[in-house]
Amino acid sequence: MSVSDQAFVTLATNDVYCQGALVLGQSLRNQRLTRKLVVLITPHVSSLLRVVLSRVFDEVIEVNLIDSADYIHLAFLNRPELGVTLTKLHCWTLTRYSKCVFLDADTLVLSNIDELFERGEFSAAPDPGWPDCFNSGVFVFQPSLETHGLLLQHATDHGSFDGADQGLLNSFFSSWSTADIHKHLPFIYNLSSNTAYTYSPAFKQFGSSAKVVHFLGSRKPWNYKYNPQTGSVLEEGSELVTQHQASFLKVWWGIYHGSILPLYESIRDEQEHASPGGTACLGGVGAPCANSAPSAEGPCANSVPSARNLCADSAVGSSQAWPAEDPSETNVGVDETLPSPEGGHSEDMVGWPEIETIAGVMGDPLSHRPPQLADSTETPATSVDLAVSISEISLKEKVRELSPEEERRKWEEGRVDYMGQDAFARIQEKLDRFLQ
Ligand SMILES: O=c1ccn([C@@H]2O[C@H](COP(=O)(O)OP(=O)(O)O[C@H]3O[C@H](CO)[C@@H](O)[C@H](O)[C@H]3O)[C@@H](O)[C@H]2O)c(=O)[nH]1
Ligand SMILES: [Mn+2]
Repeated sequence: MSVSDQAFVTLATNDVYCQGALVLGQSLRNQRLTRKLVVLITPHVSSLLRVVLSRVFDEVIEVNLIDSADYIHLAFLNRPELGVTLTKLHCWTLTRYSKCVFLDADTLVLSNIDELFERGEFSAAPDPGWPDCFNSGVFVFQPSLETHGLLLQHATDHGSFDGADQGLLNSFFSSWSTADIHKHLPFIYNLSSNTAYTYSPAFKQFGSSAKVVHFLGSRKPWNYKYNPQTGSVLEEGSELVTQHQASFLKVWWGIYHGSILPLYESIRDEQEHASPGGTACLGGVGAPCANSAPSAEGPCANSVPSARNLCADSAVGSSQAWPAEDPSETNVGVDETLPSPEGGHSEDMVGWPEIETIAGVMGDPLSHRPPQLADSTETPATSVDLAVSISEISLKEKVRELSPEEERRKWEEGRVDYMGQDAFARIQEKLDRFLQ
């Protein structure tokens, strides 16, 4: 029985987290999906990833922080690290759904979790680090513009005690730990992969009933490498990966290899088919659509306003379940005919097109909004370098450097990276160099 007014929702603000969202979405599809699948993205997500996401998710919805109301700006202007936090709060605007379950992009669903929809707002599981707080990686909520407004107001008035969404949500839903035990989700709905070992006997007793695994912390599944031949996850350095963690990482990579990589392949094939002259928007090496989007005559230009038509009827609109595949049957990366990258990979590596962002070019893929071409080239792009060989798959994050021209414009528009390159220490460094 499918319920069309309820949804699973996740968030990805860049192409790297999109990889997690894709595996999460596919893991939900693999478990008799009966609800809609929604992913919130921001303008930084590239057009290629929007296409890939639309193969797994029913809705790919762009939310734009810059378009937010002014009072949000005022409160957060000096807190760039809270950008992602704000974005998660946008899930309350999905009012076409009566109830939703939010899942972080670094979670993985191991069995059907439809029963979560029997819970009310706000239900979540305890945080392993401080069990009187909930972890905000999995929660049941009820979309409401009123609640959305109250949350933003709360953020404006009180900030967040951890500088992110979890602190904010815990202080907003502050009665969670005492008011209603039904709102305490069992830990098996948000099992942190890396803390399970701290209470091994409990993991031994209950671990096999885990329904959602959460790879919380700084090391995410996409930071590991995977050997598709042996199905093993490769550790780097001396970092200790527990046995439980390794088994969850294997499941993640099994889905990535078995179901997500073939999506890239089929999209590339469709693109090559659609434009045999070698000007394929997504299939070629380099930034997909990057050169053509700003020009009205470019091969992709007509299709930009709607991702459902992106690049010559590439069947982007299909929202059917991607069939679950047996990872062992899919042999990605041995296709020697794939285009080589413009350098960089070692010889036995088969290069994949770099996945790069063209921020602001696409509107909400479903809303047919006109493209926002104005700032299409200005925002720094996070791209993913996907290297596939016979024995190793890896994902690497890359941040495209801005040209000095772009830097200056960004600074003049007040878009300052206080934490990164515009940090005082770096400015001081530049001044010192100049004055020498
Ligand atoms: O650059 C980013 C960072 C985060 N996210 C999204 O935000 C979620 C939370 O970030 P994550 O890196 O998963 O944080 P955790 O390591 O899980 O850390 C904890 O702390 C976060 C901040 O309070 C909470 O959001 C998490 O739920 C909580 O588990 C991700 O899963 C994504 O959905 C992005 O899209 N882009
Ligand atoms: Mn998380």
